[in-house]
Amino acid sequence: MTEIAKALTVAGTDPSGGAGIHADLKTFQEIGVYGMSVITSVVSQNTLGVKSFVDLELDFVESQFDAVYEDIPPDAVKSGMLSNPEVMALTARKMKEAGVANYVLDPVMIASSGHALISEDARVAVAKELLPLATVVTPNLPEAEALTNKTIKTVEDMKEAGRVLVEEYGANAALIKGGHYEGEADDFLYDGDTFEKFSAERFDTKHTHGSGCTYAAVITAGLANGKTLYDAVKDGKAYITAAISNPLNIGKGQGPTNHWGHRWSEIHSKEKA
Ligand SMILES: Nc1ncnc2c1ncn2[C@@H]1O[C@H](COP(=O)(O)OP(=O)(O)OP(=O)(O)O)[C@@H](O)[C@H]1O
Ligand SMILES: Cc1ncc(CO)c(N)n1
Repeated sequence: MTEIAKALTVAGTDPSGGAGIHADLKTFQEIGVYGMSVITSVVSQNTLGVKSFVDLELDFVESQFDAVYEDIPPDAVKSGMLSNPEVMALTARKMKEAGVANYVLDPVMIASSGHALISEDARVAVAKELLPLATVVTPNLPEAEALTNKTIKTVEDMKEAGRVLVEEYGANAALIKGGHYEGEADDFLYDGDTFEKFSAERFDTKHTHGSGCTYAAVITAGLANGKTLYDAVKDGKAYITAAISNPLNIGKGQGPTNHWGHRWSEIHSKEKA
């Protein structure tokens, strides 16, 4: 019998389906990995922005972790929206208790629409509690700036942020994403030893809602499947590039990425046949 890899996402929701838990589960499914979720916050949002959110009680978040772990231990875990220091500390404790081997930390701070998804004091908590546990941390440029307290203007600055996150804060590796940079969409992975660049052409599109969640989720699914970090990021970059370059044109604002963009031409050639 085929052994199916399992992945868990610890994150907030998006009723409009493009980011957070929803993006993660769609992505796990696309990769053929069994997806599970622990919901931290219920968010009222869509492609136009975030209206409000409610953080679930800590005991209830913990109960969800226990429900997953006592039954179906995951091969890899991803965390996204952890809106306050308490839920970060809880997540760190549950990771340690479970001895999670593959942990992708997406340090979500601000939605693509510009709305803050975590409190100010939670930033420091990310650094202290979660970074030393991370197989890889995946900040975009504003998140990398907030975590390192440094301004990022050049590729050298991006690399320096990667160095700080690994060498000073203790992450195993850092993937600094260039979605918010100008020019090509280049991301830099630093594993404490070498820098690897993952490049893609920048597409002229506003449909990138949930791109960071989706990218981190596909990397998590790759690790759950036993890939090396390098291969998980390489395949993840191809997946997110296909998701951005085949837009669904859904929503009145910044629309979702296309979670099945990687097989879009196959779907459409079947429609024509
Ligand atoms: N217009 C674009 N064309 C091609 N690739 C892009 C574009 N925008 C972002 N990317 C890529 O998408 C991935 C996600 O990066 P990004 O920096 O946008 O994440 P993010 O800001 O955390 O996303 P979000 O907050 O919208 O979920 C990266 O690989 C980045 O290079
Ligand atoms: C729940 C959630 N997590 C992350 C993001 C960032 O894209 C978002 N918009 N919503």
